[in-house]
Amino acid sequence: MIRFEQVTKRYPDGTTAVDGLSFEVAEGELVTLVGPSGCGKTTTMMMVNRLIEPTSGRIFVNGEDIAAVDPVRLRRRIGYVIQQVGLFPHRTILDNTATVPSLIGWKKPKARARAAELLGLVGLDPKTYGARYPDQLSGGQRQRVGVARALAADPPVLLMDEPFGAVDPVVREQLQDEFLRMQEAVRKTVLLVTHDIEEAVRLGDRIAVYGQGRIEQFDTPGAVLGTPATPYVAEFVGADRGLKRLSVTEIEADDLEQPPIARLDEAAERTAARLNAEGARWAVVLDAGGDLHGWVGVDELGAGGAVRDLAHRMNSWVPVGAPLKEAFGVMLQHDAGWVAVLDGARFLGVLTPAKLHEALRRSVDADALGVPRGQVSFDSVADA
Ligand SMILES: Nc1ncnc2c1ncn2[C@@H]1O[C@H](COP(=O)(O)OP(=O)(O)OP(=O)(O)O)[C@@H](O)[C@H]1O
Repeated sequence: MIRFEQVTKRYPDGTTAVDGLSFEVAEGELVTLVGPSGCGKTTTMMMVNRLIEPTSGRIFVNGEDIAAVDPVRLRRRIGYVIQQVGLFPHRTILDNTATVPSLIGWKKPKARARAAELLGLVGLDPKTYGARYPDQLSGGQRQRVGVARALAADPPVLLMDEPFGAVDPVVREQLQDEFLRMQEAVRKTVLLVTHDIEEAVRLGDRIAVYGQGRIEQFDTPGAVLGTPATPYVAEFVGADRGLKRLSVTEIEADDLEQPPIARLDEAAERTAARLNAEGARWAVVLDAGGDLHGWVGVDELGAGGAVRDLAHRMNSWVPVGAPLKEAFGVMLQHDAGWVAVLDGARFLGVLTPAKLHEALRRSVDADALGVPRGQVSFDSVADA
């Protein structure tokens, strides 16, 4: 969808901002450009909508060499979100959002209806916020309007330059989550500039890690964190890249441990005998429908009666496919050595710290080998 071929930009003063850049962004893909200040990220992005012209090389959008496309026509197909949102102060939020549809000749009611729909999509009720002016919104809300406005004419391509940069970390994380949810629905081809590796990892399907005017590594978040291509990338992603990787590695069914299962209506004595025979200290307790109820310790089962009377409720669980970090968070929050993993309502197994470590190691190895994680054999954590 977006293709750079040997693109170089030299400014008149001799600064080479980008040097022989080649990469491709697939349709519906979100690529983050990350790197330190001055490495050429913004220059890269602004060449896509021809706010900056390359010195040499070619850029294609949807197969078309953009050098031959009228810039105004080009920009109608490309949404643009910048940090200093740039809303018109004397126009309402609804009219700000409707700017581009109005510019391209939509009738006012249609443009406004579209703007209202977009405001809803970014989490701003148009009834509450549509009639307000930009200075009556919080910074985070203004950022949302910026995103809604960029999407209003439904452009296939979205350029975002530090779109969540101007807000505090908590709001920033919310905006990132909302944006990801929205992107799931609208699937734009997105180039997003950030200097924050956490943001790049969180949002990107792939990440371009910039050195000075060049891409040092262009790969999935997992691969960048797991197998940095150069010492520069390793340094840039940080010594805690293993921890960051927890947030991009999904829990898979194969990662799980299968502890003994007890049913609520089972006699405690029977469960105890079973656990003792297996040498297990505890069992996961499921109800008659197979849904998670909680757990019970073997020592407690001596009291007799039914498992139902002795089991502890465990309401916390994580869905399969959630990041390992979420599972780790739940374990810490409950001071537990395991967390149940569900597929919908169905109990799949439990994740333990040892299994979590194993999953992380397997995903690092899988990225290094370029194979799916399931194909990496990994005997035990002790062998690692
Ligand atoms: N108009 C210009 N004239 C000369 N040099 C420029 C111009 N614009 C940018 N540069 C230089 O080009 C290099 C790349 O700048 P660019 O803005 O693309 O970097 P960046 O990675 O986006 O940085 P930041 O994260 O600080 O925004 C920098 O060295 C910058 O000083």
